[in-house]
Amino acid sequence: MKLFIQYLKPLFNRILKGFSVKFIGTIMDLFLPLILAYIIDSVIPTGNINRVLLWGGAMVICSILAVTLSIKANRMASSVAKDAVQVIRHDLYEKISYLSASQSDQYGSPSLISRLTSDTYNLHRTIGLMQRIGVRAPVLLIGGILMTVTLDPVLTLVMLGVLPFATVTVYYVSKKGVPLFDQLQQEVDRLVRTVRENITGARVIKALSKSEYEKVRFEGVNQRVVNAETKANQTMAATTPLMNLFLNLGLTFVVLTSAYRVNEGLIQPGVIIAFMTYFTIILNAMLSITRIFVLFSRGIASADRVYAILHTEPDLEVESIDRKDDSAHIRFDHVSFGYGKNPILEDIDFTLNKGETLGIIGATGSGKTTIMKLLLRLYDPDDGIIRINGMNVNSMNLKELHTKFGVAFQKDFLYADTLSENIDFGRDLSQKEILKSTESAQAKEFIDSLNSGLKHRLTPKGTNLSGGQKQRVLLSRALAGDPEILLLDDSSSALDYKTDSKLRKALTEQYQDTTTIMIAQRISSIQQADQIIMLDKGRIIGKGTHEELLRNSEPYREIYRNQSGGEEIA
Ligand SMILES: Nc1ncnc2c1ncn2[C@@H]1O[C@H](COP(=O)(O)OP(=O)(O)OP(=O)(O)O)[C@@H](O)[C@H]1O
Repeated sequence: MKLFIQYLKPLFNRILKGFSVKFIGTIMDLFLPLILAYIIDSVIPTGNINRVLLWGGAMVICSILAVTLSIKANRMASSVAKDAVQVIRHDLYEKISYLSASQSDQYGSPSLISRLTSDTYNLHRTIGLMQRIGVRAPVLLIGGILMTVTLDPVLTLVMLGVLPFATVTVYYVSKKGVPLFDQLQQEVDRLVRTVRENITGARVIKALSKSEYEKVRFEGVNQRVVNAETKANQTMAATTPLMNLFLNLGLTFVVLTSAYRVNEGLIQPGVIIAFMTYFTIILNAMLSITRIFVLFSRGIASADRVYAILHTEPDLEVESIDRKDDSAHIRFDHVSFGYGKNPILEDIDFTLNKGETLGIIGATGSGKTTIMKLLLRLYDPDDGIIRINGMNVNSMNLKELHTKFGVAFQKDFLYADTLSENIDFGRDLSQKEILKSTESAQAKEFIDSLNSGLKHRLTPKGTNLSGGQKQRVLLSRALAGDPEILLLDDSSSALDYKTDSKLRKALTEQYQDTTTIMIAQRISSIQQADQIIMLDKGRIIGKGTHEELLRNSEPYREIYRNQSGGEEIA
Protein backbone atom coordinates (compact mmCIF):
# COMPACT_ATOMS: atom_id res chain seq x y z
CA MET A 1 0.00 0.00 0.00
CA LYS A 2 2.86 2.36 0.94
CA LEU A 3 4.27 1.89 -2.56
CA PHE A 4 0.99 2.96 -4.17
CA ILE A 5 0.82 6.03 -1.94
CA GLN A 6 4.44 6.96 -2.65
CA TYR A 7 4.21 6.67 -6.44
CA LEU A 8 0.60 7.77 -7.03
CA LYS A 9 0.81 10.89 -4.86
CA PRO A 10 2.58 12.98 -7.53
CA LEU A 11 -0.09 11.90 -10.04
CA PHE A 12 -2.96 12.76 -7.68
CA ASN A 13 -4.38 15.60 -9.83
CA ARG A 14 -4.45 13.44 -12.95
CA ILE A 15 -6.08 10.57 -11.04
CA LEU A 16 -8.68 12.96 -9.62
CA LYS A 17 -9.47 14.29 -13.11
CA GLY A 18 -9.82 10.74 -14.44
CA PHE A 19 -12.05 9.80 -11.49
CA SER A 20 -14.29 12.83 -12.16
CA VAL A 21 -14.65 11.97 -15.85
CA LYS A 22 -15.41 8.35 -14.96
CA PHE A 23 -17.88 9.47 -12.30
CA ILE A 24 -19.87 11.66 -14.71
CA GLY A 25 -19.87 8.89 -17.37
CA THR A 26 -21.17 6.37 -14.82
CA ILE A 27 -23.89 8.73 -13.61
CA MET A 28 -25.01 9.06 -17.27
CA ASP A 29 -25.30 5.28 -17.38
CA LEU A 30 -27.36 5.31 -14.21
CA PHE A 31 -29.85 7.81 -15.64
CA LEU A 32 -30.73 5.70 -18.68
CA PRO A 33 -33.22 3.27 -17.01
CA LEU A 34 -34.81 6.17 -15.10
CA ILE A 35 -35.45 8.10 -18.33
CA LEU A 36 -36.78 4.93 -19.94
CA ALA A 37 -39.25 4.43 -17.06
CA TYR A 38 -40.35 8.04 -17.37
CA ILE A 39 -40.90 7.68 -21.15
CA ILE A 40 -42.97 4.48 -20.71
CA ASP A 41 -45.06 5.64 -17.76
CA SER A 42 -45.43 9.35 -18.26
CA VAL A 43 -44.57 10.39 -21.85
CA ILE A 44 -46.04 7.63 -24.08
CA PRO A 45 -49.50 7.75 -22.42
CA THR A 46 -49.79 11.47 -23.38
CA GLY A 47 -49.44 10.48 -27.08
CA ASN A 48 -47.24 13.55 -27.65
CA ILE A 49 -44.68 12.41 -30.26
CA ASN A 50 -42.52 15.51 -29.77
CA ARG A 51 -42.08 14.73 -26.09
CA VAL A 52 -41.27 11.11 -26.92
CA LEU A 53 -38.61 12.29 -29.39
CA LEU A 54 -37.28 14.81 -26.89
CA TRP A 55 -36.84 12.26 -24.11
CA GLY A 56 -35.58 9.64 -26.59
CA GLY A 57 -32.98 12.23 -27.68
CA ALA A 58 -32.03 12.74 -24.03
CA MET A 59 -31.41 8.99 -23.74
CA VAL A 60 -29.20 9.03 -26.86
CA ILE A 61 -27.19 11.99 -25.52
CA CYS A 62 -26.77 10.27 -22.15
CA SER A 63 -25.58 7.06 -23.88
CA ILE A 64 -23.10 8.92 -26.08
CA LEU A 65 -21.78 10.88 -23.09
CA ALA A 66 -21.52 7.69 -21.01
CA VAL A 67 -19.47 5.90 -23.70
CA THR A 68 -17.28 8.87 -24.62
CA LEU A 69 -16.47 9.81 -21.03
CA SER A 70 -15.77 6.20 -20.15
CA ILE A 71 -13.31 5.85 -23.06
CA LYS A 72 -11.66 9.15 -22.08
CA ALA A 73 -11.37 8.07 -18.43
CA ASN A 74 -9.96 4.66 -19.39
CA ARG A 75 -7.29 6.35 -21.51
CA MET A 76 -6.41 8.69 -18.65
CA ALA A 77 -6.20 5.67 -16.30
CA SER A 78 -3.87 3.80 -18.65
CA SER A 79 -1.67 6.84 -19.00
CA VAL A 80 -1.40 7.26 -15.20
CA ALA A 81 -0.60 3.53 -14.80
CA LYS A 82 2.06 3.70 -17.52
CA ASP A 83 3.75 6.78 -16.03
CA ALA A 84 3.64 5.49 -12.44
CA VAL A 85 5.06 2.08 -13.37
CA GLN A 86 7.75 3.63 -15.58
CA VAL A 87 9.07 5.53 -12.54
CA ILE A 88 8.72 2.45 -10.28
CA ARG A 89 10.61 0.30 -12.82
CA HIS A 90 13.33 2.95 -13.16
CA ASP A 91 13.81 3.27 -9.38
CA LEU A 92 13.72 -0.49 -8.93
CA TYR A 93 16.31 -1.07 -11.64
CA GLU A 94 18.55 1.58 -10.16
CA LYS A 95 18.18 0.12 -6.66
CA ILE A 96 18.90 -3.40 -7.89
CA SER A 97 22.07 -2.22 -9.60
CA TYR A 98 23.27 -0.69 -6.32
CA LEU A 99 22.40 -3.67 -4.10
CA SER A 100 25.49 -5.09 -2.49
CA ALA A 101 26.64 -8.55 -3.55
CA SER A 102 25.37 -10.09 -0.30
CA GLN A 103 21.97 -8.43 -0.71
CA SER A 104 21.76 -9.75 -4.29
CA ASP A 105 22.71 -13.22 -2.98
CA GLN A 106 19.95 -12.94 -0.40
CA TYR A 107 17.20 -12.14 -2.91
CA GLY A 108 18.59 -14.31 -5.71
CA SER A 109 18.69 -13.29 -9.38
CA PRO A 110 15.42 -15.03 -10.48
CA SER A 111 13.51 -13.20 -7.75
CA LEU A 112 15.07 -9.85 -8.67
CA ILE A 113 14.24 -10.42 -12.34
CA SER A 114 10.63 -11.36 -11.61
CA ARG A 115 10.20 -8.33 -9.33
CA LEU A 116 11.42 -6.11 -12.15
CA THR A 117 9.24 -7.79 -14.80
CA SER A 118 6.12 -9.67 -13.69
CA ASP A 119 5.60 -7.75 -10.44
CA THR A 120 5.81 -4.38 -12.14
CA TYR A 121 3.45 -5.73 -14.82
CA ASN A 122 0.99 -6.68 -12.04
CA LEU A 123 1.32 -3.18 -10.63
CA HIS A 124 0.52 -1.71 -14.04
CA ARG A 125 -2.61 -3.83 -14.31
CA THR A 126 -3.69 -3.04 -10.76
CA ILE A 127 -3.20 0.73 -11.04
CA GLY A 128 -5.01 0.80 -14.40
CA LEU A 129 -7.92 -1.41 -13.41
CA MET A 130 -8.39 0.17 -10.01
CA GLN A 131 -8.95 3.50 -11.71
CA ARG A 132 -11.23 1.98 -14.31
CA ILE A 133 -13.50 -0.09 -12.11
CA GLY A 134 -12.57 1.35 -8.73
CA VAL A 135 -14.90 4.30 -9.32
CA ARG A 136 -17.44 2.76 -11.66
CA ALA A 137 -18.38 -0.28 -9.57
CA PRO A 138 -19.08 1.51 -6.24
CA VAL A 139 -20.91 4.33 -8.03
CA LEU A 140 -23.09 1.82 -9.89
CA LEU A 141 -23.73 -0.13 -6.68
CA ILE A 142 -24.60 2.81 -4.44
CA GLY A 143 -26.21 4.85 -7.23
CA GLY A 144 -28.24 1.82 -8.35
CA ILE A 145 -29.58 1.22 -4.85
CA LEU A 146 -30.45 4.92 -4.42
CA MET A 147 -32.28 4.93 -7.76
CA THR A 148 -34.29 1.83 -6.84
CA VAL A 149 -35.20 3.40 -3.47
CA THR A 150 -36.57 6.49 -5.24
CA LEU A 151 -38.45 4.30 -7.76
CA ASP A 152 -40.12 1.92 -5.31
CA PRO A 153 -38.92 1.32 -1.72
CA VAL A 154 -40.93 -1.90 -1.35
CA LEU A 155 -39.34 -3.53 -4.41
CA THR A 156 -35.95 -2.34 -3.15
CA LEU A 157 -36.51 -4.27 0.07
CA VAL A 158 -37.33 -7.41 -1.96
CA MET A 159 -34.13 -6.96 -3.93
CA LEU A 160 -32.02 -6.27 -0.84
CA GLY A 161 -33.23 -9.60 0.55
CA VAL A 162 -31.18 -11.36 -2.13
CA LEU A 163 -28.06 -9.19 -1.76
CA PRO A 164 -26.73 -10.79 1.49
CA PHE A 165 -26.56 -14.17 -0.28
CA ALA A 166 -24.70 -12.59 -3.16
CA THR A 167 -22.34 -10.81 -0.74
CA VAL A 168 -21.55 -14.05 1.12
CA THR A 169 -20.86 -15.82 -2.20
CA VAL A 170 -18.55 -13.06 -3.35
CA TYR A 171 -16.72 -13.02 -0.01
CA TYR A 172 -16.36 -16.80 0.18
CA VAL A 173 -15.22 -17.24 -3.41
CA SER A 174 -12.70 -14.43 -3.27
CA LYS A 175 -11.33 -15.64 0.07
CA LYS A 176 -10.73 -19.07 -1.41
CA GLY A 177 -9.68 -17.77 -4.82
CA VAL A 178 -6.90 -15.36 -3.81
CA PRO A 179 -4.62 -18.00 -2.18
CA LEU A 180 -5.24 -20.29 -5.13
CA PHE A 181 -4.06 -17.61 -7.53
CA ASP A 182 -1.00 -17.02 -5.33
CA GLN A 183 -0.23 -20.71 -5.57
CA LEU A 184 -0.71 -20.58 -9.33
CA GLN A 185 1.79 -17.69 -9.51
CA GLN A 186 4.35 -19.75 -7.60
CA GLU A 187 3.88 -22.69 -9.98
CA VAL A 188 4.32 -20.35 -12.94
CA ASP A 189 7.58 -19.08 -11.33
CA ARG A 190 8.77 -22.68 -11.06
CA LEU A 191 7.88 -23.30 -14.72
CA VAL A 192 9.81 -20.22 -15.82
CA ARG A 193 12.81 -21.32 -13.76
CA THR A 194 12.78 -24.79 -15.34
CA VAL A 195 12.50 -23.38 -18.85
CA ARG A 196 15.36 -20.99 -18.13
CA GLU A 197 17.55 -23.82 -16.85
CA ASN A 198 16.72 -25.98 -19.86
CA ILE A 199 17.48 -23.25 -22.35
CA THR A 200 20.70 -22.19 -20.61
CA GLY A 201 21.85 -25.77 -20.31
CA ALA A 202 20.59 -26.88 -23.73
CA ARG A 203 24.03 -27.93 -24.97
CA VAL A 204 24.91 -30.00 -21.91
CA ILE A 205 21.45 -31.58 -21.91
CA LYS A 206 21.86 -32.60 -25.55
CA ALA A 207 25.45 -33.70 -25.12
CA LEU A 208 24.54 -35.98 -22.22
CA SER A 209 21.39 -37.21 -24.00
CA LYS A 210 19.27 -35.89 -21.16
CA SER A 211 16.61 -34.38 -23.43
CA GLU A 212 14.09 -37.10 -22.53
CA TYR A 213 14.79 -36.66 -18.82
CA GLU A 214 14.36 -32.90 -19.11
CA LYS A 215 11.15 -33.39 -21.10
CA VAL A 216 9.71 -35.52 -18.30
CA ARG A 217 10.86 -32.97 -15.71
CA PHE A 218 9.22 -30.16 -17.69
CA GLU A 219 6.01 -32.18 -18.10
CA GLY A 220 5.86 -32.56 -14.29
CA VAL A 221 6.22 -28.82 -13.71
CA ASN A 222 3.79 -28.06 -16.53
CA GLN A 223 1.21 -30.42 -15.03
CA ARG A 224 1.48 -28.63 -11.68
CA VAL A 225 0.70 -25.32 -13.39
CA VAL A 226 -2.29 -26.91 -15.14
CA ASN A 227 -3.54 -28.38 -11.83
CA ALA A 228 -3.14 -25.10 -9.97
CA GLU A 229 -4.85 -23.20 -12.77
CA THR A 230 -7.72 -25.68 -12.94
CA LYS A 231 -8.24 -25.51 -9.18
CA ALA A 232 -8.19 -21.71 -9.12
CA ASN A 233 -10.44 -21.33 -12.13
CA GLN A 234 -12.89 -23.98 -10.95
CA THR A 235 -13.29 -22.14 -7.67
CA MET A 236 -13.72 -18.81 -9.40
CA ALA A 237 -15.99 -20.38 -12.04
CA ALA A 238 -18.67 -20.78 -9.36
CA THR A 239 -19.01 -17.02 -8.97
CA THR A 240 -20.79 -16.09 -12.20
CA PRO A 241 -23.39 -18.94 -12.22
CA LEU A 242 -24.15 -18.35 -8.52
CA MET A 243 -24.52 -14.63 -9.08
CA ASN A 244 -26.79 -15.38 -12.06
CA LEU A 245 -28.83 -17.67 -9.85
CA PHE A 246 -29.30 -14.91 -7.29
CA LEU A 247 -30.04 -12.42 -10.05
CA ASN A 248 -32.74 -14.62 -11.52
CA LEU A 249 -34.17 -15.47 -8.10
CA GLY A 250 -34.24 -11.81 -7.21
CA LEU A 251 -35.86 -10.94 -10.54
CA THR A 252 -38.50 -13.61 -9.97
CA PHE A 253 -39.35 -12.15 -6.56
CA VAL A 254 -39.34 -8.64 -8.02
CA VAL A 255 -41.68 -9.69 -10.89
CA LEU A 256 -44.05 -11.48 -8.49
CA THR A 257 -44.18 -8.55 -6.10
CA SER A 258 -44.50 -6.11 -9.02
CA ALA A 259 -47.42 -8.06 -10.53
CA TYR A 260 -49.21 -7.81 -7.21
CA ARG A 261 -48.39 -4.10 -6.87
CA VAL A 262 -49.47 -3.32 -10.49
CA ASN A 263 -52.82 -4.99 -9.79
CA GLU A 264 -53.16 -2.86 -6.70
CA GLY A 265 -52.32 0.19 -8.82
CA LEU A 266 -49.26 0.95 -6.66
CA ILE A 267 -46.67 0.79 -9.41
CA GLN A 268 -46.41 1.37 -13.17
CA PRO A 269 -44.89 -0.98 -15.83
CA GLY A 270 -42.07 1.43 -16.75
CA VAL A 271 -40.82 1.39 -13.16
CA ILE A 272 -40.70 -2.42 -13.23
CA ILE A 273 -38.55 -2.42 -16.39
CA ALA A 274 -36.23 0.21 -14.89
CA PHE A 275 -36.10 -1.72 -11.64
CA MET A 276 -35.01 -4.91 -13.36
CA THR A 277 -32.25 -3.04 -15.21
CA TYR A 278 -31.01 -1.51 -11.94
CA PHE A 279 -31.08 -4.90 -10.30
CA THR A 280 -28.79 -6.29 -13.02
CA ILE A 281 -26.54 -3.24 -12.75
CA ILE A 282 -26.24 -3.68 -8.97
CA LEU A 283 -25.32 -7.36 -9.17
CA ASN A 284 -22.78 -6.73 -11.94
CA ALA A 285 -21.29 -3.95 -9.81
CA MET A 286 -20.91 -6.47 -6.99
CA LEU A 287 -19.12 -8.87 -9.35
CA SER A 288 -16.78 -6.06 -10.38
CA ILE A 289 -16.07 -5.31 -6.74
CA THR A 290 -15.07 -8.98 -6.30
CA ARG A 291 -12.67 -8.54 -9.18
CA ILE A 292 -11.27 -5.46 -7.48
CA PHE A 293 -10.58 -7.50 -4.34
CA VAL A 294 -8.87 -10.30 -6.27
CA LEU A 295 -6.84 -7.88 -8.33
CA PHE A 296 -5.96 -5.68 -5.43
CA SER A 297 -4.70 -8.55 -3.32
CA ARG A 298 -2.48 -9.63 -6.20
CA GLY A 299 -1.33 -6.06 -6.72
CA ILE A 300 -0.59 -5.61 -3.01
CA ALA A 301 1.53 -8.80 -3.00
CA SER A 302 3.57 -7.47 -5.94
CA ALA A 303 3.76 -3.98 -4.42
CA ASP A 304 5.16 -5.46 -1.19
CA ARG A 305 7.81 -7.38 -3.11
CA VAL A 306 8.87 -4.25 -5.00
CA TYR A 307 8.72 -2.07 -1.87
CA ALA A 308 11.01 -4.46 0.00
CA ILE A 309 13.76 -3.94 -2.60
CA LEU A 310 13.24 -0.21 -2.89
CA HIS A 311 13.64 0.18 0.87
CA THR A 312 16.56 -2.18 1.39
CA GLU A 313 19.04 -0.25 3.51
CA PRO A 314 22.54 0.05 1.99
CA ASP A 315 24.87 -2.29 3.88
CA LEU A 316 28.21 -1.16 2.46
CA GLU A 317 28.36 2.38 3.77
CA VAL A 318 31.51 4.39 3.17
CA GLU A 319 33.10 4.64 6.60
CA SER A 320 35.15 7.51 7.99
CA ILE A 321 38.60 7.92 6.47
CA ASP A 322 41.10 5.34 7.72
CA ARG A 323 44.49 5.92 6.14
CA LYS A 324 47.95 4.82 7.23
CA ASP A 325 51.40 5.42 5.82
CA ASP A 326 52.05 2.24 3.93
CA SER A 327 54.67 1.49 1.32
CA ALA A 328 52.62 -1.50 0.07
CA HIS A 329 50.15 -1.01 -2.74
CA ILE A 330 47.78 -3.75 -1.53
CA ARG A 331 47.72 -5.10 2.00
CA PHE A 332 45.56 -7.89 3.41
CA ASP A 333 46.02 -7.60 7.16
CA HIS A 334 44.89 -10.84 8.88
CA VAL A 335 41.62 -10.96 6.98
CA SER A 336 38.88 -13.50 7.77
CA PHE A 337 35.52 -13.82 6.10
CA GLY A 338 32.47 -16.08 5.67
CA TYR A 339 29.40 -15.66 3.44
CA GLY A 340 27.24 -16.97 6.23
CA LYS A 341 28.29 -18.54 9.50
CA ASN A 342 30.89 -20.84 7.93
CA PRO A 343 34.35 -19.30 7.62
CA ILE A 344 35.55 -19.21 4.00
CA LEU A 345 38.80 -17.32 4.50
CA GLU A 346 40.89 -17.33 7.67
CA ASP A 347 43.75 -15.07 8.57
CA ILE A 348 44.73 -14.07 5.03
CA ASP A 349 47.82 -11.93 5.27
CA PHE A 350 49.96 -10.61 2.41
CA THR A 351 51.31 -7.41 0.90
CA LEU A 352 51.93 -6.47 -2.70
CA ASN A 353 54.04 -3.57 -3.89
CA LYS A 354 53.13 -1.46 -6.88
CA GLY A 355 53.64 -3.29 -10.15
CA GLU A 356 54.08 -6.68 -8.49
CA THR A 357 52.18 -9.83 -9.39
CA LEU A 358 50.58 -12.20 -6.92
CA GLY A 359 49.64 -15.69 -8.09
CA ILE A 360 47.00 -17.62 -6.18
CA ILE A 361 46.66 -21.36 -6.53
CA GLY A 362 44.51 -23.79 -4.61
CA ALA A 363 41.78 -26.39 -4.79
CA THR A 364 38.28 -25.67 -6.02
CA GLY A 365 36.31 -23.79 -3.40
CA SER A 366 39.38 -22.88 -1.35
CA GLY A 367 38.42 -19.18 -1.41
CA LYS A 368 40.58 -17.79 -4.23
CA THR A 369 37.85 -15.74 -5.91
CA THR A 370 36.61 -14.56 -2.52
CA ILE A 371 39.93 -12.78 -1.96
CA MET A 372 39.28 -10.75 -5.11
CA LYS A 373 35.69 -10.04 -4.09
CA LEU A 374 36.89 -8.65 -0.76
CA LEU A 375 39.47 -6.45 -2.46
CA LEU A 376 36.70 -5.06 -4.68
CA ARG A 377 34.62 -4.57 -1.52
CA LEU A 378 31.75 -6.64 -2.84
CA TYR A 379 31.68 -7.93 0.73
CA ASP A 380 33.23 -6.64 3.96
CA PRO A 381 35.64 -8.88 5.88
CA ASP A 382 34.50 -10.16 9.28
CA ASP A 383 37.96 -9.55 10.67
CA GLY A 384 41.12 -7.78 9.57
CA ILE A 385 41.67 -4.86 7.21
CA ILE A 386 42.27 -4.53 3.48
CA ARG A 387 44.22 -1.48 2.38
CA ILE A 388 45.06 0.01 -0.99
CA ASN A 389 47.87 2.61 -0.82
CA GLY A 390 47.35 2.67 2.93
CA MET A 391 43.63 3.44 2.69
CA ASN A 392 41.13 1.03 4.24
CA VAL A 393 38.91 -0.01 1.31
CA ASN A 394 35.82 0.42 3.47
CA SER A 395 36.54 4.13 3.71
CA MET A 396 36.84 4.59 -0.05
CA ASN A 397 34.03 5.78 -2.28
CA LEU A 398 32.89 2.63 -4.10
CA LYS A 399 32.90 4.24 -7.53
CA GLU A 400 36.39 5.59 -7.01
CA LEU A 401 37.54 2.23 -5.67
CA HIS A 402 36.18 0.33 -8.66
CA THR A 403 37.79 2.61 -11.26
CA LYS A 404 41.16 1.33 -10.04
CA PHE A 405 40.45 -2.16 -11.29
CA GLY A 406 40.54 -4.17 -14.46
CA VAL A 407 38.84 -7.49 -13.82
CA ALA A 408 38.16 -10.70 -15.67
CA PHE A 409 36.16 -13.22 -13.65
CA GLN A 410 35.59 -16.84 -14.56
CA LYS A 411 32.01 -16.50 -15.70
CA ASP A 412 32.11 -12.92 -16.88
CA PHE A 413 29.56 -11.95 -19.42
CA LEU A 414 29.69 -10.62 -22.93
CA TYR A 415 26.65 -8.90 -24.27
CA ALA A 416 25.05 -8.68 -27.69
CA ASP A 417 27.01 -5.78 -29.12
CA THR A 418 30.22 -5.24 -31.08
CA LEU A 419 33.57 -6.54 -29.81
CA SER A 420 34.70 -2.95 -29.47
CA GLU A 421 31.73 -2.03 -27.21
CA ASN A 422 32.29 -5.17 -25.14
CA ILE A 423 35.89 -4.18 -24.53
CA ASP A 424 35.21 -0.49 -23.97
CA PHE A 425 32.38 -1.28 -21.55
CA GLY A 426 31.05 2.27 -21.46
CA ARG A 427 34.38 3.86 -20.50
CA ASP A 428 34.84 5.92 -23.69
CA LEU A 429 38.29 4.52 -24.29
CA SER A 430 40.24 5.59 -27.35
CA GLN A 431 40.69 3.24 -30.31
CA LYS A 432 44.41 3.17 -29.46
CA GLU A 433 43.75 1.93 -25.93
CA ILE A 434 41.38 -0.77 -27.19
CA LEU A 435 43.88 -1.94 -29.81
CA LYS A 436 46.69 -2.07 -27.24
CA SER A 437 44.55 -4.20 -24.93
CA THR A 438 43.57 -6.65 -27.69
CA GLU A 439 47.21 -7.01 -28.66
CA SER A 440 48.33 -7.73 -25.09
CA ALA A 441 45.41 -10.10 -24.51
CA GLN A 442 46.47 -12.05 -27.63
CA ALA A 443 43.06 -11.30 -29.17
CA LYS A 444 44.28 -9.21 -32.10
CA GLU A 445 44.97 -12.12 -34.41
CA PHE A 446 41.52 -13.65 -34.22
CA ILE A 447 39.79 -10.23 -34.29
CA ASP A 448 41.73 -9.30 -37.48
CA SER A 449 40.62 -12.53 -39.09
CA LEU A 450 36.96 -11.52 -38.70
CA ASN A 451 35.40 -9.65 -41.65
CA SER A 452 34.26 -6.73 -39.53
CA GLY A 453 37.14 -6.84 -37.01
CA LEU A 454 36.32 -4.92 -33.83
CA LYS A 455 32.89 -4.13 -35.28
CA HIS A 456 32.03 -7.85 -35.23
CA ARG A 457 28.73 -8.30 -33.40
CA LEU A 458 28.46 -10.85 -30.65
CA THR A 459 25.38 -12.90 -29.90
CA PRO A 460 24.06 -12.71 -26.29
CA LYS A 461 26.67 -14.12 -23.87
CA GLY A 462 29.11 -14.25 -26.81
CA THR A 463 27.91 -17.68 -27.91
CA ASN A 464 29.32 -17.06 -31.40
CA LEU A 465 32.87 -17.12 -30.00
CA SER A 466 34.95 -20.09 -28.89
CA GLY A 467 35.90 -20.45 -25.21
CA GLY A 468 39.45 -19.23 -25.85
CA GLN A 469 38.24 -16.29 -27.96
CA LYS A 470 35.79 -15.26 -25.25
CA GLN A 471 38.55 -15.36 -22.66
CA ARG A 472 40.75 -13.15 -24.82
CA VAL A 473 37.97 -10.57 -25.24
CA LEU A 474 37.39 -10.57 -21.47
CA LEU A 475 41.13 -10.16 -20.92
CA SER A 476 41.14 -7.25 -23.39
CA ARG A 477 38.35 -5.63 -21.40
CA ALA A 478 40.29 -6.07 -18.15
CA LEU A 479 43.48 -4.64 -19.63
CA ALA A 480 41.89 -1.75 -21.54
CA GLY A 481 42.54 1.61 -19.94
CA ASP A 482 45.71 0.48 -18.12
CA PRO A 483 44.16 -0.32 -14.75
CA GLU A 484 46.00 0.38 -11.50
CA ILE A 485 45.13 -3.13 -10.28
CA LEU A 486 44.44 -6.12 -12.48
CA LEU A 487 42.42 -9.08 -11.22
CA LEU A 488 42.47 -12.17 -13.40
CA ASP A 489 40.42 -15.11 -12.16
CA ASP A 490 41.50 -18.19 -14.06
CA SER A 491 41.53 -16.04 -17.17
CA SER A 492 43.96 -18.00 -19.25
CA SER A 493 42.65 -21.53 -18.62
CA ALA A 494 41.24 -21.80 -22.16
CA LEU A 495 44.45 -20.53 -23.78
CA ASP A 496 47.05 -22.93 -25.14
CA TYR A 497 50.47 -22.90 -23.45
CA LYS A 498 52.08 -20.81 -26.20
CA THR A 499 49.41 -18.10 -26.13
CA ASP A 500 49.40 -18.15 -22.32
CA SER A 501 53.12 -17.54 -22.30
CA LYS A 502 52.80 -14.68 -24.84
CA LEU A 503 50.12 -13.15 -22.62
CA ARG A 504 52.40 -13.30 -19.56
CA LYS A 505 55.22 -11.70 -21.54
CA ALA A 506 52.91 -8.89 -22.69
CA LEU A 507 51.70 -8.31 -19.12
CA THR A 508 55.27 -8.07 -17.82
CA GLU A 509 56.43 -5.76 -20.57
CA GLN A 510 53.40 -3.53 -21.16
CA TYR A 511 51.84 -3.26 -17.71
CA GLN A 512 54.83 -2.76 -15.44
CA ASP A 513 53.00 -0.32 -13.16
CA THR A 514 49.93 -2.47 -12.84
CA THR A 515 49.68 -4.56 -9.67
CA THR A 516 48.25 -7.91 -10.64
CA ILE A 517 46.49 -10.69 -8.76
CA MET A 518 46.15 -13.79 -10.87
CA ILE A 519 44.26 -16.95 -9.94
CA ALA A 520 45.39 -19.96 -11.94
CA GLN A 521 45.00 -23.70 -12.09
CA ARG A 522 48.29 -24.16 -13.95
CA ILE A 523 51.50 -23.37 -12.09
CA SER A 524 53.04 -22.34 -15.42
CA SER A 525 50.62 -19.38 -15.55
CA ILE A 526 51.87 -17.91 -12.26
CA GLN A 527 55.38 -19.30 -12.12
CA GLN A 528 56.94 -15.87 -12.83
CA ALA A 529 54.84 -14.06 -10.22
CA ASP A 530 56.69 -12.04 -7.56
CA GLN A 531 54.76 -13.92 -4.93
CA ILE A 532 52.53 -16.99 -4.95
CA ILE A 533 50.12 -18.02 -2.25
CA MET A 534 48.71 -21.46 -1.97
CA LEU A 535 45.27 -21.74 -0.42
CA ASP A 536 43.65 -24.72 1.21
CA LYS A 537 40.20 -24.50 2.81
CA GLY A 538 40.50 -20.74 3.17
CA ARG A 539 43.95 -20.76 4.78
CA ILE A 540 47.32 -19.86 3.31
CA ILE A 541 49.38 -23.05 3.41
CA GLY A 542 52.32 -21.77 1.39
CA LYS A 543 53.70 -18.34 0.46
CA GLY A 544 56.73 -17.28 -1.55
CA THR A 545 58.18 -17.30 -5.03
CA HIS A 546 57.91 -20.36 -7.27
CA GLU A 547 61.40 -21.45 -6.28
CA GLU A 548 60.77 -20.90 -2.56
CA LEU A 549 57.55 -22.90 -2.68
CA LEU A 550 59.25 -25.71 -4.57
CA ARG A 551 61.78 -25.83 -1.77
CA ASN A 552 59.44 -25.41 1.18
CA SER A 553 55.96 -26.63 0.28
CA GLU A 554 55.21 -30.30 -0.29
CA PRO A 555 51.64 -29.69 -1.62
CA TYR A 556 53.00 -27.15 -4.12
CA ARG A 557 55.75 -29.54 -5.18
CA GLU A 558 53.13 -32.23 -5.72
CA ILE A 559 50.97 -30.04 -7.95
CA TYR A 560 54.06 -29.04 -9.90
CA ARG A 561 55.10 -32.67 -10.29
CA ASN A 562 51.62 -33.64 -11.52
CA GLN A 563 51.43 -30.74 -13.95
CA SER A 564 54.90 -31.23 -15.34
CA GLY A 565 54.25 -34.91 -16.00
CA GLY A 566 56.30 -36.28 -13.10
CA GLU A 567 59.39 -34.24 -13.99
CA GLU A 568 61.93 -34.25 -11.13
CA ILE A 569 62.53 -31.04 -9.31
CA ALA A 570 66.12 -29.94 -9.20
N1 LIG B 1 27.88 -15.75 -2.95
C1 LIG B 1 28.17 -16.81 -2.19
N2 LIG B 1 27.35 -17.18 -1.19
C2 LIG B 1 27.63 -18.24 -0.40
N3 LIG B 1 28.72 -19.01 -0.53
C3 LIG B 1 29.58 -18.69 -1.53
C4 LIG B 1 29.36 -17.59 -2.40
N4 LIG B 1 30.37 -17.52 -3.28
C5 LIG B 1 31.21 -18.54 -2.97
N5 LIG B 1 30.74 -19.24 -1.92
C6 LIG B 1 31.38 -20.39 -1.27
O1 LIG B 1 32.64 -19.96 -0.81
C7 LIG B 1 33.64 -20.93 -1.03
C8 LIG B 1 34.84 -20.31 -1.76
O2 LIG B 1 34.40 -19.86 -3.02
P1 LIG B 1 35.40 -19.21 -4.07
O3 LIG B 1 34.63 -18.87 -5.29
O4 LIG B 1 36.16 -18.13 -3.41
O5 LIG B 1 36.38 -20.45 -4.35
P2 LIG B 1 37.50 -20.61 -5.44
O6 LIG B 1 38.70 -21.09 -4.72
O7 LIG B 1 37.64 -19.39 -6.27
O8 LIG B 1 36.89 -21.81 -6.30
P3 LIG B 1 37.07 -22.15 -7.86
O9 LIG B 1 38.48 -22.61 -8.05
O10 LIG B 1 36.10 -23.27 -8.07
O11 LIG B 1 36.74 -20.92 -8.60
C9 LIG B 1 32.96 -22.05 -1.78
O12 LIG B 1 32.70 -23.08 -0.86
C10 LIG B 1 31.68 -21.48 -2.29
O13 LIG B 1 30.67 -22.44 -2.28
